[in-house]
Amino acid sequence: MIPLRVREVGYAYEDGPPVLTGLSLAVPAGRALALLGPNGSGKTTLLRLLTGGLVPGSGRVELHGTPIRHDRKGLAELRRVVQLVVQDPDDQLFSASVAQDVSFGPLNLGLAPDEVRSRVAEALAALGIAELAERPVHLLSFGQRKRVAIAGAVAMRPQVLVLDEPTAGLDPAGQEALLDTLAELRAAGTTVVMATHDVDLALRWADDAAVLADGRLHTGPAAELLADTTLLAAASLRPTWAHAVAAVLIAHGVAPPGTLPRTPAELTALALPAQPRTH
Ligand SMILES: Nc1ncnc2c1ncn2[C@@H]1O[C@H](COP(=O)(O)OP(=O)(O)OP(=O)(O)O)[C@@H](O)[C@H]1O
Repeated sequence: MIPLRVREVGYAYEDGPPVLTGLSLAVPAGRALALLGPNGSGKTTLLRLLTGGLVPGSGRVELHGTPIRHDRKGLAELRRVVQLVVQDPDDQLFSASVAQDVSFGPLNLGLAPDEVRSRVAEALAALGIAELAERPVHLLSFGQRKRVAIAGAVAMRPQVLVLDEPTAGLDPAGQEALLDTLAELRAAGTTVVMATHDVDLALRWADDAAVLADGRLHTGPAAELLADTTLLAAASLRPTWAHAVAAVLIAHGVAPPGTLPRTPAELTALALPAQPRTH
């Protein structure tokens, strides 16, 4: 099933040149999709089109096979299914306290107060910020505000969670906690789309990748697409260190050709193949 799909979408901001032209992308259910591309290539624009914040100039965006409507009712329906976490948390947070902010969406769904409370507690715990519940949002650090913004989307229990550079500004522990949270959401069936500049992260995390380069969207399995050094260069992205090391191991006959490690553990297994037991 394809919950979200863009078909031949084109977009230009007012008085500006076309940002996206004739792009198509399917977001299959339950998958993790990483969207990569250079600054200004249109990642945020594409995510805003996918989530109803922008109306395509041409083409269409479909939710469960039906073109999305950009009127109030259509967007309310879309928001029940699809949640966007924007790049800058300050564009998303506006309540006085953390708990108030995270409860805003579930309250808008008309859920009972007990249900709202349990969703908020669950989302805050998932993001590792339960202790911040009563803190004023404006006194939090950037990384903390970023986690609050993500918790707000998680509390909506969307089928599709769309994140615009969610790890930017998070410390390494925060990034790991976020990846753990996303893994739990995916295990529960949530589809996750993430824009990122971090090829290592995308390779480790994503099933599928979409790379904006030279005005085109290249799509495919993350492990294959992100091993394409020509494409990465066209998208101003650095090849992953794991692939660089794998290339050396392959060149020296240590690893078989075509080996694409995705994690440090997989790379270690290539470099140090299991030795036969001697006793
Ligand atoms: N509100 C806007 N009005 C006019 N032009 C805009 C607006 N938002 C973005 N643009 C332009 O559209 C193009 C694509 O921007 P977008 O933010 O989608 O790129 P991006 O790939 O997300 O970039 P980054 O990696 O820097 O976040 C850029 O040239 C940008 O200047």
